[in-house]
Amino acid sequence: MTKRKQGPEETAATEPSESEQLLFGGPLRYDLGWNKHEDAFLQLNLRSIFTRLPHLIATTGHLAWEADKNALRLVAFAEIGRGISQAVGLIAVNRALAHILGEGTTTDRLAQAGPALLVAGGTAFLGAVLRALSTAGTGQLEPKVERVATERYLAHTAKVELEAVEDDEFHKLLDSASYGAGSARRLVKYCQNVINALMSLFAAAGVLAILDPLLLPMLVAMTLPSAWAALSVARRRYMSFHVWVQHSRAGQLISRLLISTDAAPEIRVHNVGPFLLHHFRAMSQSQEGEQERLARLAARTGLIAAGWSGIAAAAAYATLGGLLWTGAMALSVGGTAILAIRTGSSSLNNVVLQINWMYEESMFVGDLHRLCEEAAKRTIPVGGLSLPKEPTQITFEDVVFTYQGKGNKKRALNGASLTIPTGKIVALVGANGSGKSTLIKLLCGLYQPDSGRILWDDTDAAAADRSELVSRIAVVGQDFYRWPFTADVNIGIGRPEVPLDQKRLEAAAQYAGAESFIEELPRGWKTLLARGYKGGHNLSGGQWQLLGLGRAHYRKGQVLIVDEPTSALDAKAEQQLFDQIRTLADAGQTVILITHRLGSVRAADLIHVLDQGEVVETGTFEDLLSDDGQGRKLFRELYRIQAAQYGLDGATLPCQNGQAPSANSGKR
Ligand SMILES: Nc1ncnc2c1ncn2[C@@H]1O[C@H](COP(=O)(O)OP(=O)(O)OP(=O)(O)O)[C@@H](O)[C@H]1O
Repeated sequence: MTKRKQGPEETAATEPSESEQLLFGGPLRYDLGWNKHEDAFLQLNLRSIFTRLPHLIATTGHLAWEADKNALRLVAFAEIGRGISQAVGLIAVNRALAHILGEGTTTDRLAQAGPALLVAGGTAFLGAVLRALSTAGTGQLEPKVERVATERYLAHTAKVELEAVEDDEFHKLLDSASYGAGSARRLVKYCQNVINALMSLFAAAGVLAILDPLLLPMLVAMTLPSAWAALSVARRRYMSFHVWVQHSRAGQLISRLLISTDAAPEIRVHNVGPFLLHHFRAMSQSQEGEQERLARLAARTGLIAAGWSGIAAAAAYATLGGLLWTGAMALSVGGTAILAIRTGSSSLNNVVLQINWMYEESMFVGDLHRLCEEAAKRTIPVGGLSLPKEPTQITFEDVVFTYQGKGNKKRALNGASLTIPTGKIVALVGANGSGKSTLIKLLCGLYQPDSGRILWDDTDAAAADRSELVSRIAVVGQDFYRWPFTADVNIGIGRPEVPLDQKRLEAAAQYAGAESFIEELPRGWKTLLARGYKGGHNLSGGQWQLLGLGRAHYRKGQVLIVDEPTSALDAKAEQQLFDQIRTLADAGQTVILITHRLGSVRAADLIHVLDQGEVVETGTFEDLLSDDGQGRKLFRELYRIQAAQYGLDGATLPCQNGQAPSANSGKR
């Protein structure tokens, strides 16, 4: 396919605004080029939109059929009926005109025109009834079609790998696809209008063809300029949308921050409001500039089209005048022809306009389909090997992993090898950024190793059934989610596939030490934990953490992963938690504990120390603290730094209550 050149008026200004530069580190506008969306753009010409029309109608019909078959039947019946009644009405008016302009007395001519006038009146009435039916049917269909389309892309998106969700290109597709769901809804309306306008066009064109076939090309010539104008405007709008889609999301992000309950305290204390408002205005003004540019171009295109349409209309009426002047056409036929030309050209204009809108919307629905295709390619694979029922160990063999991202070359895991014996407490420690959380994400199957293997006994997790793998694991991550739902759902969502079980909820809350504060909430278990909603309530950071723990317990995975479980807990809650973890491990549960509080890993059966994505030390608490004089002792170094902050001799004095200050302070 040949590449089309972009005219200067086709592209937006690409200089990033000061706000884009400052807040987002560079331009948020996409340089589309012509390669990526070339097909969609190049097809935006008259011939292609007419040739693709049946396909468009079929696609819309398919969506509508899926959404509500009966409503679709009603709309189709009403629209086809309306078209037929319009055609019959136009023919009846023509008949009546022919009688009225014909020979004989006025009374005779009126009497002869009477039946035709009655038919015209009847069809007008029928048309009104059918229009009402069609409006009712479309009203039912539109929201359902939007729901079906939205569900389709949401369902696809929910199943993709985490890596896809973090990819900005995929996100851009998501943005336009979410617009596509609204487009699908509008498509129903335009499709209905197109069918209707086509019906009246055929009626008018039929009458003109009977009167004089010469009149048909004139009709087309009068309409072509406005068709061209509508298409040009639509193409620019579509391109502009794609260039600016991330920019508008960023603008919305700033406006949402201004009203967000999470950001509200800092906005007030640090007086961030005017700063955000300034950048919101600057971002909006950049977009207003784009809208002005589009409006200017649309006005210019409209003016040129109106000029050509005027010339074509003058030529058509001059030809008609010539035919009447030379007597080649009777006066009554001329009157009917003028009526039919007016009806026909307005129908044709309408058809072109509606098809154009329909086509424009269909490009966004196309984006929705593209998203579904892309999501299908990036879906979490289904099926695979079964994991051993009671594995004895999980082994990382020389695992290398680098996060995807432009220019990111740093390995988060750089040949990590370690063993996690099941039924034990295994601790992962190391400085910030040493790779602990990444290792856990790979264990959960959220990412796949670039090289190396993760084995459950002898089964490679990469080939295992992913749904089985995640069913074995329960996680309280550092960034566990605070679901904006009720307290019981916040725990029960650990097992979303089964209905809430109050007994089990209470056991999970008791395990996490959360039962007392849940019972004290204004509506107990049914308290909504979302500020800014009616009856919404908020929890402290530590209480949220306990809920997160309860959720992981409710899930009852074979492997329980707790990443920084005590960061927001007071000393008593922390001690309780470690007692609980010990009890679980004694009952055969595997616990993987990530913490910076080195004193609290005393209870672990095995400790792995990570540094720069590698496991550099492994052993028990005592092993790692002992000084056998061999090599560097990272754990011992970190522990001494923490203990020194307490004024203790770290190597000899054990930490009371398993509590020691955070290793963050001892970051190397
Ligand atoms: N989503 C991500 N995209 C790109 N890089 C990431 C991402 N998450 C982590 N990293 C990088 O990977 C490396 C390891 O990070 P990781 O979160 O695993 O460390 P950690 O040991 O858990 O740190 P902390 O103790 O601070 O939680 C770091 O260099 C970090 O910047």
